[in-house]
Amino acid sequence: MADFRNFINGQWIATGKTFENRNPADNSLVGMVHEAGQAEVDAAVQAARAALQGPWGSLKVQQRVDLLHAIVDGIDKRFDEFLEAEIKDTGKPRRLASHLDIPRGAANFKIFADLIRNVPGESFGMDTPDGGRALNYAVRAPRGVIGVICPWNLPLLLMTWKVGPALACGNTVVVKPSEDTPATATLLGEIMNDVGVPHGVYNVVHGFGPESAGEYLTAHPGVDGITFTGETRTGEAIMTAAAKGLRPVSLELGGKNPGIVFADADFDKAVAGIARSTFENTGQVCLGTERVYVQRPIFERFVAALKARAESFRMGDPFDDDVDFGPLVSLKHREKVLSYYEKARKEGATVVTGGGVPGMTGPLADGAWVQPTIWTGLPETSPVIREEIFGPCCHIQPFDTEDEVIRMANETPYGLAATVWTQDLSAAHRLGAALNVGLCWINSWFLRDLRTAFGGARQSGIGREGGVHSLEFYTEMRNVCVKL
Ligand SMILES: O=C(O)C(=O)/C=C/C=C/O
Repeated sequence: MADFRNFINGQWIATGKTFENRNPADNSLVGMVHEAGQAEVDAAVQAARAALQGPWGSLKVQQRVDLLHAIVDGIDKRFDEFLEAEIKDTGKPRRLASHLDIPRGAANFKIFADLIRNVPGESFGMDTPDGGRALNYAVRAPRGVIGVICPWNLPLLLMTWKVGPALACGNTVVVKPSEDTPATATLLGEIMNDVGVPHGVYNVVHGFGPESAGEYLTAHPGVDGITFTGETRTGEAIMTAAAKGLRPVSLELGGKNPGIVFADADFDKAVAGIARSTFENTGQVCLGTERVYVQRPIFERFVAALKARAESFRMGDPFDDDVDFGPLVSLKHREKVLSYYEKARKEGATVVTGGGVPGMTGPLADGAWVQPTIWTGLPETSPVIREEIFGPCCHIQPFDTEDEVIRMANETPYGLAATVWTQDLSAAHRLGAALNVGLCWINSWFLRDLRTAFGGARQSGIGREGGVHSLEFYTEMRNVCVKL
């Protein structure tokens, strides 16, 4: 039975209040999680503040780089433990977690270790009114104590996507993992101690949002900036809390991402690409597709091909390498997804495939399983097409012209990601310019160069992270002007 404690100032802190952590594949009890209260969150923030003023705050860049590389090595050495922890927490198939979640969990430290070693500074020489010269140069200082609130869909990946740059830039962090997925953030605390990251640099407090660790952390006056990935409504609440004391936020929020397939697309690649962007991680990827638009000449053929893909997935024990489709993260999330399956049925959608719960046997019968689902026939105004479901489902809508599909794709308050399939180079670039999103993939999806700007437009987020863009949130920039 696992015992997920808070990690504060390098110590494991139990509290008298615990909650269950269950494996979504079979609803078995994995362990108990110690909920952090106001006192534990305050202790974590104080520890993070003290670490800034301790040895961590005076480390040379190369020493920080060396520690980040040691963290990478630490994760790699305990790869199997991170893998097992992530699979038990999320139910995602081993074949996915072993190629995506854990490798990226380590890579997110490496990319920013490389960045702070090589990033150029900024300086400007100027003529001055007295006929002399002055030199301006920029100095980047750590922002301070960063509150990190991370989601349950890619727990290690999305947590280290924030902790990596935060530490690289000399900050300290207090991490609040999702209550559904406490394991890998907790395990990372062991790595931090093992490699010698000073106590208080990395802290983990477990709990929920309102009236729990999440709220206490975002409201804490000792937190200098808050980074969050999750639902837009929660992002609004965090931004409201951050306004007090004028703390900056970095938000990667919800989406209702379009997948657009033109008649001239490479058909098989488009089917494979949309199948991946719709169903990978059981549809629980913020960048995933839930609205598919297919040009009319290939509409029927595409629907049939995607149906065949959806019906080819192999569900089962996520630890089985043959399995390529896992459960949702929890029974609670399954209720949300099934409520949209019901909405679609009530609205008279054509259910091309799925629409319910698969007949799992043995212990898996108690897991949070749903069928991969495809609909057609709904109006664009349907909640199924307007609201984020965050499950393995999509609606396919035919379109005729480029202007029509751009209008439909942009008709959403969100603006996170899009995937476009066409072999017309000019059309591809026109779509890249016309789609109001932060991330547009052409003939691909979720290809990630960690140096690029990553983030959402409109209600999908604020700010960009990745490469030099992460410096904007994780450092304060100061201009020094020296009269020569
Ligand atoms: O690939 C990334 O860096 C990233 O942030 C992925 C986000 C996926 C959200 O569900």
